[in-house]
Amino acid sequence: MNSKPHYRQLLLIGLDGSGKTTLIKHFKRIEENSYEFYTSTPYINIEKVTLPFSNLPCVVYDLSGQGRYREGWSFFYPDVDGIFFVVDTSDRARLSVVQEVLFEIAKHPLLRTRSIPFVVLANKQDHPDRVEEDDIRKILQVDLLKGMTQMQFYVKNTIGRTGQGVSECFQMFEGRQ
Ligand SMILES: Nc1nc2c(ncn2[C@@H]2O[C@H](COP(=O)(O)OP(=O)(O)OP(=O)(O)O)[C@@H](O)[C@H]2O)c(=O)[nH]1
Ligand SMILES: [Mg+2]
Repeated sequence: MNSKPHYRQLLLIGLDGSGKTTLIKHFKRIEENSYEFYTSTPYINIEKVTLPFSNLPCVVYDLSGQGRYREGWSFFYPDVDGIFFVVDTSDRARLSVVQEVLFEIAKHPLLRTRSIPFVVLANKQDHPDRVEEDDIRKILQVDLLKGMTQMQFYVKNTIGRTGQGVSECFQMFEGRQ
């Protein structure tokens, strides 16, 4: 008997303009037309991909990061198998907003007790104004965040325009770090 494939679920979030939709282009797609079974809107972009290390199918929810849509992120929290949180490391003015948003996520009742991987993608590392990974960890208070949640926190440098670092993020997601 044919059973439906079990899809892993990955949530791709972060402030608007951080590079989520750019990064997802470097995830390995299962089919050219990922929209067969799902509806995408400008606020939710859904792609079916293959996980690079385990070859398992995965649905990625790429959610808009604009302020008025952020509350909608929590709808996905109970079922996701991991979260990629994208940070624009060249947007220095908004790193304090990122930090606040990360704290809200870490203490969110639907996530606090979930032991899933949470990968911070320190994106736009090609940008001349980028903040380096060590400073990102300090500004975002990653050590404090780690103590607030059962999620496994990681920080990984990425470049959305080239896909650099994406593979390492999937290593974290697939528990192969
Ligand atoms: N220099 C540089 N630019 C990037 C990088 N990643 C994304 N960008 C640019 O950042 C801008 C915003 O990228 P998007 O992928 O649309 O951002 P998003 O996170 O999907 O934004 P929302 O959908 O509004 O939440 C685009 O102009 C991208 O080309 C990167 O690694 N380096
Ligand atoms: Mg987008």
